[in-house]
Amino acid sequence: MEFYGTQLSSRLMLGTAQYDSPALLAQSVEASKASVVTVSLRREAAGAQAGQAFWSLVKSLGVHILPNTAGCHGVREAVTTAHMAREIFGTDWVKLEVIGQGDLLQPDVFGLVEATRILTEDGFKVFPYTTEDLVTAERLLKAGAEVLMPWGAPIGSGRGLNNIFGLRALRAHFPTIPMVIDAGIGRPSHATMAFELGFDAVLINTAVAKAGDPVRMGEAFRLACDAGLAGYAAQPIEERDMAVPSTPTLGLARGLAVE
Ligand SMILES: CC(=O)[C@@H](O)[C@H](O)COP(=O)(O)O
Repeated sequence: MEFYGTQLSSRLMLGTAQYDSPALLAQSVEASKASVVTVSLRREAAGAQAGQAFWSLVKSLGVHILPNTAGCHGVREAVTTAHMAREIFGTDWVKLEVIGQGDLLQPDVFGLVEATRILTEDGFKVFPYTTEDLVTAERLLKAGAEVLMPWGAPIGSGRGLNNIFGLRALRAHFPTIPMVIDAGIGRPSHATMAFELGFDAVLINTAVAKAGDPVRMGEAFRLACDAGLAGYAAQPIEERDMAVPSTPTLGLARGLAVE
């Protein structure tokens, strides 16, 4: 799978926040075989002691870095944060979050489109964290995004795919745009479902970091992603409202008796 021309070895992206220790983070990333980790500039303040140690750890993982603008509530703040992240992390990829509503950490889609336009013109490769809204998706693509990151459910909620109808419509409407389900995934089965719906990748943080056994959960997500991808490729049957017998009735004793 390619994102902005970069080939990734797996469809799983992991967040790096909330782990009980750096060692657990490293082991979980390894077990999950994630190909991308997202890091928050707010945590990795330039020059800070803890930031340096964390940065060395992340680099040692050998995965792609996707800096994010988590916690930004306005266009200016997100754009400034993205610029600082580019300098610190040495990548033009940015996971763009512009949060508009505090209770649900819902994206401010108007600010998101504006920030996407500004950052694209500044040479960034933007991964916008958005809703499943089709009009917003259209505007984000027009603003220069080549990848979309629709939410599954609010960040940290673990609810899975809240609006399957909307996500299915989004996928169907933009069949060739790489899309990553980001946020709200709580269980491996949610990730499987994302792939069964035809999405290209998933980004998960809380469900792994806060699991009772994050390393094992990382591995469970790896397996779940593989299962979803394989299931999608195998072309599942259509759902139906009525039963269709799966066992042939020809030759049943009852049938013979009638004859
Ligand atoms: C780390 C990060 O980028 C999060 O903002 C992301 O959206 C993951 O959400 P979950 O913690 O719900 O997986």
